[in-house]
Amino acid sequence: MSAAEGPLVVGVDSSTQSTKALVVDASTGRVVASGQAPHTVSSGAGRESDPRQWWDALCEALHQCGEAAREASAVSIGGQQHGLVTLDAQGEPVRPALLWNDVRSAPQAVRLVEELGGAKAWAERAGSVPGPSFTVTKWAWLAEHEPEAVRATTAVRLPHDYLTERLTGQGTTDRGDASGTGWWASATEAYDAEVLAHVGLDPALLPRVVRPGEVAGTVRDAHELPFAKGTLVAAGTGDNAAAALGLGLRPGTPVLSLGTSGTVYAVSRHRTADPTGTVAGFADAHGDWLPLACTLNCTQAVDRVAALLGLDRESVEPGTDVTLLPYLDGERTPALPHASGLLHGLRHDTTGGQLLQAAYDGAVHSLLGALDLVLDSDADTSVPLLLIGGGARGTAWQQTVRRLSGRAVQVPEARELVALGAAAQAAGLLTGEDPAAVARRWDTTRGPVLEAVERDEETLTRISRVLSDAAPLLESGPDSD
Ligand SMILES: Nc1ncnc2c1ncn2[C@@H]1O[C@H](COP(=O)(O)OP(=O)(O)O)[C@@H](O)[C@H]1O
Ligand SMILES: O=C(CO)[C@@H](O)[C@H](O)COP(=O)(O)O
Repeated sequence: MSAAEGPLVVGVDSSTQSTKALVVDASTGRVVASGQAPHTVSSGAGRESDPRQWWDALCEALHQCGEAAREASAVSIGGQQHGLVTLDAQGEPVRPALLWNDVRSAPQAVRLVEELGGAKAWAERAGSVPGPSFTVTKWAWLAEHEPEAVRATTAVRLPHDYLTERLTGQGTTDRGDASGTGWWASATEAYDAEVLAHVGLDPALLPRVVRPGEVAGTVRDAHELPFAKGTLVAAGTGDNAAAALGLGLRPGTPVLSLGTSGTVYAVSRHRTADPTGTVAGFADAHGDWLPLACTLNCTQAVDRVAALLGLDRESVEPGTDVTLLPYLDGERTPALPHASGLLHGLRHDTTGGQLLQAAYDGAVHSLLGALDLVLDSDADTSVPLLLIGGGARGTAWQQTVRRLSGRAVQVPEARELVALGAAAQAAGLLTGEDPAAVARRWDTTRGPVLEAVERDEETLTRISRVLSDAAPLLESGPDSD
């Protein structure tokens, strides 16, 4: 029916805005069927989603895949990182999940860093200095603001763990997603008993960390999905680690992902520990490391500016001295959780299109500032930057990254690299191959290369200067006295 050459596998990307599911031919990498269903995220002070809607969206996305999904021999779930999912004794969410872009735990993050030896000590033990995105700070926030929710919690999960557990009935996670919690020590590759004790979280509430290449479980009976009982379920991982697998990434090739979050990362053979907190020293899903910097304001912030101006997202115009720092949700890179958007340099002759271009420039500036930090020092700068995520389809995004990076930019034709990476992980279970090698065999990076142009240093310098001059405004935020 699917005319596939090999067995079929399913890869899922349960990210911030939606769930995407792909049914993939494990032999060729051909996408046989796909589906997508949206999520809702709360607005206002926090950012929360009900985990049950991720399951409903998964069912809907798989339903759209039709009969092909029924033939799958293995499945894997990639998911948005860091989110705190709290479950009760019946496995039901105690409350909505606190998401990666919820900055309410900024005070708890500052306190945790101070209380456990400072930024350098944290970077050395956990690989990262935990900011408000990290799960440990969210747990500390919950303990302080909703102690009754903490008391009702009998299991703590990440978004991809929650979905995997609903498939298998077993609480599992993987090293990639565990490394974004703050309670998994990259130094020992195990849960950190001291951090857990400090925040009052019983390790028995945490999932088992499945090793790369190990099976997480099999699909259990009695669920609404098309899979047969006994279908293999891979460990899954966080969305950025899944995309790294999906690209078959090797050290030295940087990736810039333009989605709800903006991320810049590379694979490294070495464990990283950045005491400034700019780079998170994540583990990847493969046994290596994934140094990564992340912004809270990317495609949605720029789309919001376009909507405010009444413009299409591609209606940019060049030639502006306007600076727009699009920190509508506060910001993580740079670490300004209380910041709001800031506009500087507006003139009578500034056009709407120039303002929109300034929003793109502001969003990309933050990511490129971390590009050299995520690469090993001997990385070859002539290697094209891989541009992925929903924004990578936009010409304005492509040209802004090209101009501000001064690097060649490659845009893979494959749309859903997170779901493809999950599919490659599932295929690896069937064939015994390394999932990154599976993705390379599938030629997932194939796509046009935009040649390098001279880097627009003037714009980068201007944005950095405004950022530095506006520091007091950005640090305190609009709501302070
Ligand atoms: N053709 C396009 N051009 C530019 N941006 C796009 C295009 N299509 C989608 N997007 C952007 O992609 C974003 C979604 O990206 P995606 O990577 O799917 O997000 P996430 O994984 O965080 O849910 C949307 O916010 C939208 O702004
Ligand atoms: O917090 C991070 C990375 O540390 C984010 O990258 C989340 O993993 C959300 O991803 P998207 O939904 O934007 O893909």
